[in-house]
Amino acid sequence: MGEELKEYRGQIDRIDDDLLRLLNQRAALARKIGHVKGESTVLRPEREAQILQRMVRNNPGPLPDQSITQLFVEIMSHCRALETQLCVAYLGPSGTFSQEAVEKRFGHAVLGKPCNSIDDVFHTVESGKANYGVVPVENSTEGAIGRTLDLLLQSHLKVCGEVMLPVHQCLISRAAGLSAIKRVFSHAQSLGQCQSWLNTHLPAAERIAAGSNTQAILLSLEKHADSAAIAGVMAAANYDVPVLAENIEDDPRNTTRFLVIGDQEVAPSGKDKTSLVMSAPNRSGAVYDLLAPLARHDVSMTRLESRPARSGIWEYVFFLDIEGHQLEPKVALALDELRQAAAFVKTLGSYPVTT
Ligand SMILES: C=C(O[C@@H]1C=C(C(=O)O)C=C[C@H]1O)C(=O)O
Repeated sequence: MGEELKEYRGQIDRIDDDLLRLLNQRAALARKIGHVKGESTVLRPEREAQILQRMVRNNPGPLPDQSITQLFVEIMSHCRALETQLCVAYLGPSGTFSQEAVEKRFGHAVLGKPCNSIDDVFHTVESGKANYGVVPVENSTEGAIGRTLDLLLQSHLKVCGEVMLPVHQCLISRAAGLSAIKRVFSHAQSLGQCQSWLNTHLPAAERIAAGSNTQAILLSLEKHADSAAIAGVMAAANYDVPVLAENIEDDPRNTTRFLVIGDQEVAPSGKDKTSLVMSAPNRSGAVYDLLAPLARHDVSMTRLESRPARSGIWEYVFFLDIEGHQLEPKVALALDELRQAAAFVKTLGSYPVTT
């Protein structure tokens, strides 16, 4: 037993020496690429997506694909940081799911900049105080985040990527137990994701919406004997508040999709999506006319969301996600025809698909 352990540990040490050498070789190359790229943009989402796809495709195991992805996200994060440290704005404070989304996409070698609101994330990136921003755009239980859609319509920023984050909620409190809890604080989205659980386990508790789940924790701690908050485990750990119930979201597949926004048009990766927003003229069959070019050119639509246009009552704009990059011929043709049929079309960006 002792000898066998020693032998395996010796093998691991030799592999770690190789990994150390290879990681530094990789980092040195990334730095050289940084010099070749010069002033141009450091982050190349299409290249990073291709690397991740290739590593997952070639992964022989036993490490699961998800672990390989996480490891390579971190490796690229640290290599990129040798070129330049990126600043990424997100809906704060720290401990929110938005921060988790930043880490999932950019790794840990970036500077996270917590902002007070989704508006603030857009302003921070628009004014150049951060290179990118990460904003929630839809949740699988609660639907679209309207404010993000409205701001995408107004902003000159482009969508440069998406992040899918499984969201698990916890009830956290310093109260003695569930029966002591009279009020539950959380962000309206999180309260919405846990409605059935709350109806069953805390039917009499008042539900109070807070600016963020982290703010909800702080509010709940002011009256800790009879208050609770709904938040993620990361936030609970940050504030050292006991978790009374885990995975209280009504749908265990509960996932929030975030968008990466920035002042950059992303090149094709081979597996991309394009987001756009458009409005239809106010006549019968207009929406059908908008969708026909997509069908004609065999472009699949993965999402269609309507939003009040704010230009007149009962007028709408439509947010679409379609498969493919806007530079791919069939997508470009469909978009050209769409521009002729629609009263207004704005391409929000093409970016690599993630799962
Ligand atoms: C090294 C580069 O810069 C960045 C770092 C990458 C990496 O570590 O592999 C990949 C793409 C870029 O985001 C590059 O452009 O190839």
